[in-house]
Amino acid sequence: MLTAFSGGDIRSAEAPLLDAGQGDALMQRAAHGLFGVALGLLREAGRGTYGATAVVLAGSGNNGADALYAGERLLRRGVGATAILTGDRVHAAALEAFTQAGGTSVRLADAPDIAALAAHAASADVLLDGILGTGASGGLRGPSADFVRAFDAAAGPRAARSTLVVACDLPSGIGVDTGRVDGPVLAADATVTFGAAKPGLLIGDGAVAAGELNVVDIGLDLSGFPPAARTLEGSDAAALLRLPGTHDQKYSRGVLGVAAGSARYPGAAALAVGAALATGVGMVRYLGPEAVAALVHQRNPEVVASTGPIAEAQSQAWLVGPGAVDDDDQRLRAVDAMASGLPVVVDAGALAAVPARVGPQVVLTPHAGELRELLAARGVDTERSEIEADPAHFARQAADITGATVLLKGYTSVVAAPSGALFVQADATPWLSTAGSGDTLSGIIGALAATLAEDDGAAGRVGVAPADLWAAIAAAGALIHGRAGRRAARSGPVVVSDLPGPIRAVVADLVEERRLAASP
Ligand SMILES: NC(=O)C1=CN([C@@H]2O[C@H](COP(=O)(O)OP(=O)(O)OC[C@H]3O[C@@H](n4cnc5c(N)ncnc54)[C@H](OP(=O)(O)O)[C@@H]3O)[C@@H](O)[C@H]2O)[C@@H](O)CC1
Ligand SMILES: [K+]
Repeated sequence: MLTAFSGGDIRSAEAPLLDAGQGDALMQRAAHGLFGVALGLLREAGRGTYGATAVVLAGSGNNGADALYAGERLLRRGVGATAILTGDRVHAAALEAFTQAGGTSVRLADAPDIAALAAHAASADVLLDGILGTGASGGLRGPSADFVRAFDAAAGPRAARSTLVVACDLPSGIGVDTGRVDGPVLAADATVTFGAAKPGLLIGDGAVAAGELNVVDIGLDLSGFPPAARTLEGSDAAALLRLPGTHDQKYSRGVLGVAAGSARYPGAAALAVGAALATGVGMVRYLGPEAVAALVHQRNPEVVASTGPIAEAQSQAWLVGPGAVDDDDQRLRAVDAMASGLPVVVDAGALAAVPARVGPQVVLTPHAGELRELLAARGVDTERSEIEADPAHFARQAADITGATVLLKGYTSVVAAPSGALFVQADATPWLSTAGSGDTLSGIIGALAATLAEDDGAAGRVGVAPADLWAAIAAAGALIHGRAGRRAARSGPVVVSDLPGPIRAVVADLVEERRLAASP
């Protein structure tokens, strides 16, 4: 599990070490980690060190100092380096060390032509971004902002540019705790972050700007601080799965009831059911119109179908809403499922039926537009673009107001538990942005919920508080869905109705990972 701590908590964890006079040692560890990643990237790109060039962007704080000390190390390896001092102050000792090692420096404020300086930076092999770290407030401003815009114009987009950009602690311009990007940001190929990840490196636009994330241990003790965000890794999802045992039968493995699809959108039911079966579940019961059931049966004849109400169909968990539009019976089933006290995954058409208060076992899976409507119905008016800019804030707000677990879908999916716990998954591929994708995600989460609903050991296996189990289940669903999408995309554009195959393959890999972890 990757655990992120807020910028404020990281600074608090640093405080006792700074008081003990270890500030310089911390900074040298940070600089060494940054240097190591930059060197590795240069080597990977086949550029070596002698004859290579580096530009260090050094702001007025300690972030700039880290970057200058990393630049000093590059200079000592034979890299030619220039520092651009972006603030009106600079860490004197770090600049002195950089200069002593042969580096030259220029003050951004004194540069007659920012565009020419940016073009120089864009011709370097590697750029270390030490403009801003955890001391950042708001987006980049002033000459730093102008420089980043000019650099982007000169270097081109990240995928096409030749300069490797390595962010020191975080890409300058992202919100440390939110990932929010207001204004220009220096999108990195890699980010080297110190002590622990910060939430902004995992969430939304900040995660996109961070590129490949490297966490460098600088000796901070964060054990007394609450995680600000967590990301499940494969081993966590593997540990969470409930594997069938020799005494299991279809009912004990977990039955998922699905009230999805309608005359208008019959396909959503088939997609959700197919994904649920591929994730592994004892049985799927389908409730809905006969014509939709017939479509479900075409692909999955093992599904038990009925046109009855929730009360007549026993299950361990429910999935309600995919494709369920303008259908009063499906709406009633959604209401009854949420009143049952059982775990319920609530998607699409059923989101409008969420009552004032539910429990964390109710997992809402809106996209940003649906979350906007959900919040508006509760008196919170905002724009879809605002939600996309700060997804964790709004997912948390919805979890807080409703009491539900809220998975906000996006390039990074954010899961907020009503306890305040936050999970962020960045497993998806843009190829998954296609119609029906959300139906398959809800099917996967539904299957996990049904199989884990009566598994008392599940929260312990994945290392979360029992109250946060549903959030961990939703996060694991996002992980499986994202990995399945990536696997599918290897052989061409993702066709959602073909996703059950890759889902099964991803689950098989997780089961194997679990087996290997268990073997001595
Ligand atoms: N503490 C430690 O021992 C260790 C810390 N470490 C490192 O220190 C980093 C934190 O350093 P920090 O606290 O000095 O803050 P940092 O982010 O460098 O600069 C803040 C300055 O930037 C400015 N500024 C602010 N907002 C701005 C904006 N939007 N746009 C433009 N400018 C803006 C503002 O300056 P002003 O404008 O007020 O002159 C402010 O003072 C941390 O990320 C890690 O890298 C590691 O070495 C390990 C040991
Ligand atoms: K930075």
